[in-house]
Amino acid sequence: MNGRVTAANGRSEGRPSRQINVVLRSAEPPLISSAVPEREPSPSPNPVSQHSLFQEIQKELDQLVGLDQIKELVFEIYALLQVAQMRSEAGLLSGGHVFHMIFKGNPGTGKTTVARIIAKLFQKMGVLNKGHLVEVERADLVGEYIGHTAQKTRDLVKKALGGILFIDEAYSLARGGEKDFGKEAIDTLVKAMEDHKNQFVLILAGYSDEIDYFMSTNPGLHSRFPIQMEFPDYNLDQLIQISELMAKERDYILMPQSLGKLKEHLQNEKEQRLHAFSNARYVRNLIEKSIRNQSVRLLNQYVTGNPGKLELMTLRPEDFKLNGKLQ
Ligand SMILES: Nc1ncnc2c1ncn2[C@@H]1O[C@H](COP(=O)(O)OP(=O)(O)OP(=O)(O)O)[C@@H](O)[C@H]1O
Repeated sequence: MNGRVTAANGRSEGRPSRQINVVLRSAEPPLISSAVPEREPSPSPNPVSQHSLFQEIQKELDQLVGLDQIKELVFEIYALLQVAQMRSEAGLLSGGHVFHMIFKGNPGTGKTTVARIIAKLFQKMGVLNKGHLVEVERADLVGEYIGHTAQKTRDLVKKALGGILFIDEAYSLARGGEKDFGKEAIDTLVKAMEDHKNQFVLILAGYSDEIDYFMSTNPGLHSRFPIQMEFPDYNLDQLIQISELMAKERDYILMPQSLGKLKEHLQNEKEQRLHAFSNARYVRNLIEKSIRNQSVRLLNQYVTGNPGKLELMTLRPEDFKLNGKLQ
């Protein structure tokens, strides 16, 4: 992966929004940053920009099926930042919050997607000045000789300054024990969290039990990650909703018979793969495969002339014939 840097997700359609009844204020001043004295008054508020800011974040959250607790937690962070600003304006202490997080969940449950939304929230609220996401895994951090790991890790932290460093399968850093270079990466990260306080947010992500094991083997780490989010597996109905959403985003529709076929297929895969079932990512791959199948079917079917608009949009049950394994 080598430290992929991605911008926040900017999809535009969504289901109805939850009503937020708080006073909305300016996005400009950094709220919780070591660079700003905690009692310094903020510039005058600009309710309009702040209002549209949260609407934008909320729109992105609303596009995600399920994840109710995660959505509540994101709102909690937003509320904290808003009130911190009001407190700062009232001359009260408002800083000192730690935002490093643990994301627990199986593959494809929305961890990276939510991390991007949070990065955007932090950027808009002035906590992080760039709001980008640097997504890494063990191989990006761990080197091949003494000192190499520390250098690689420091470089990635540097790249993440002003944004979020997202470490997928974080527990793999502890897999080789004391002698493994993974330990060097952990120590370097802990040091970076002190050296660059408030300049980046670290998110450790992975399977729930493995993250728990990882934290238990590093007792000093626990208190450094006060925010924990659990990403549950999607149930069958949610996977179907996600399928419809993904098809719609691509200008396709699913016939009722296609939905039936999809449901049956997803149920089997979920039962067979258990923890290895990659939830919404599996659905995305499935929809994309069916779109390829539909293209082949249409080309074979319409040797002369073109299919009509509805035909071009429709994914039929036969398009869900899957030869070969999807991930
Ligand atoms: N609740 C959801 N509603 C709609 N789409 C979703 C939802 N959750 C995830 N997706 C989509 O599924 C795909 C995979 O999601 P994402 O990469 O965020 O999962 P992840 O938990 O980070 O996976 P991994 O741990 O394997 O990296 C993305 O295309 C994302 O947009």
